[in-house]
Amino acid sequence: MTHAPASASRPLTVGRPAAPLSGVIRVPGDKSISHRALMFAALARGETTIYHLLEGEDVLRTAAAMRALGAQVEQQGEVWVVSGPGVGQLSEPDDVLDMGNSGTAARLLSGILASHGIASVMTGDASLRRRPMKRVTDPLAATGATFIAREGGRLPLAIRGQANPPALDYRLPVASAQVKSAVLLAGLNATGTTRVEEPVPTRDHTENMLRYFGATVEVESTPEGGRIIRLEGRPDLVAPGEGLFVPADPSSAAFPLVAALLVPGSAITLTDVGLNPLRTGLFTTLMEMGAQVDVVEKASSGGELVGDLHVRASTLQGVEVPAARAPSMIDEYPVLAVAAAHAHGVSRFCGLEELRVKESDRLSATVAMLRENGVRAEIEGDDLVVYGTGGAIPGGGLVTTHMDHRLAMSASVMGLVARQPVRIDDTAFIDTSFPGYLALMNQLGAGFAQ
Ligand SMILES: O=C(O)C1=C[C@@H](OP(=O)(O)O)[C@@H](O)[C@H](O)C1
Ligand SMILES: C=C(OP(=O)(O)O)C(=O)O
Repeated sequence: MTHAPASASRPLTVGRPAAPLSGVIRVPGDKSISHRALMFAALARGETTIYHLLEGEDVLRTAAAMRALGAQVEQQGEVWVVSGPGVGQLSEPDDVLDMGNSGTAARLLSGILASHGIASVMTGDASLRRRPMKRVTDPLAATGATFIAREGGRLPLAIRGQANPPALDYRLPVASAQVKSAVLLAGLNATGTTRVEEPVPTRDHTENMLRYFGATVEVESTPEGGRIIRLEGRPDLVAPGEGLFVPADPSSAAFPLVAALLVPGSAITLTDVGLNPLRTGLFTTLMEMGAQVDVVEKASSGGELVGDLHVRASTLQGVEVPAARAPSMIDEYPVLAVAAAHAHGVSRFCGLEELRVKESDRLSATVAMLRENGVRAEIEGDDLVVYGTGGAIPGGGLVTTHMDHRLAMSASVMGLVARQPVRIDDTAFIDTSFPGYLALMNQLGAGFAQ
């Protein structure tokens, strides 16, 4: 793979829609689950059929990487079919693995590459090359794998993996599902039990899906409110006969959800949304703010709860969100900040230090997005404070998105309710997680120029 040139920027100006939002949509498949589906299917015996895989750029990078490591990954009409080569059997890639904009792809793959006796080099786009990798290379180095990274542990990163890694015992210093997953993935090729302790529970898609493929994963809650995860090494991972269904991504659903809450008179339904309780912090928070959202749970699939959300425009009040809730809504703060800017009263979101190391420094970029559009917002320590305008966001500003899809989509939601149109410097990165966003929102009546 060669390093892809940065895509041409796509600016957008968003104003109020002509009518309330209405309709029924299914947002694309969950990004976290899609990455894992491709990786785990490549490490399993047999052929896995994946339904509703997210075909966003981040996930396509994982697909390309798994192919470069010897897996067969094919798109067959609506489904994706993946087979082999199995744990311990990956082949050395003959070129650099380019993970594009995706932190999840780079971090999780590090765990796989470190636990195979192969040499590899990973890189990414300008955003990903700024993001910290030591959080995964530090624990993985204890397997005997060696890493050479740029200053500060940044990509590009060269890895000499360990063919027979020992099982790790690691306590996460940060609440990160990516770090947890990297350690667990290295544990797949280890003899013995890998143990990971997390101070605060983070999304558990890795644990759920590994079980679905046949691994033994035990989870214990700690008295301090954290979790201990134990994975038995060298499991016989088997492609699930019934295939793997990827729920609609709750982090993507967040944008039409907030848009429908804010645009007066709106009523929409979002179908098949993933309702894993470690992902639904935004829904809880919006309901505390007064959002009218009816959640209708359906059957779970692949160990993940799924349901439909019926959303009606609502008058929202400011809220305080505790730090302990942050992992369950870590990617949703920029759009929550837009909801808080529209709400009545002040909101405080606590403990957001992790937002500084996302695709952009999302804490500063979110504040800049709000201030540029006439909304008062402050960073106090690691907290974000937003002063609600009571339905009167002035707008009229230019939002700089810093290669960050979530900022672009959040700014577009703000444009739908601001008094003056909101300009967005670049919407191209939306394709990393939500391809077809503008068109799908237009099905609801957003009226975005395309
Ligand atoms: O494991 C995952 O799939 C993810 C974990 C989160 O990152 P951290 O692990 O850095 O919190 C989240 O922000 C990211 O979008 C997806
Ligand atoms: C942080 C995100 O993703 P990643 O870490 O995979 O780049 C995100 O999608 O908001």
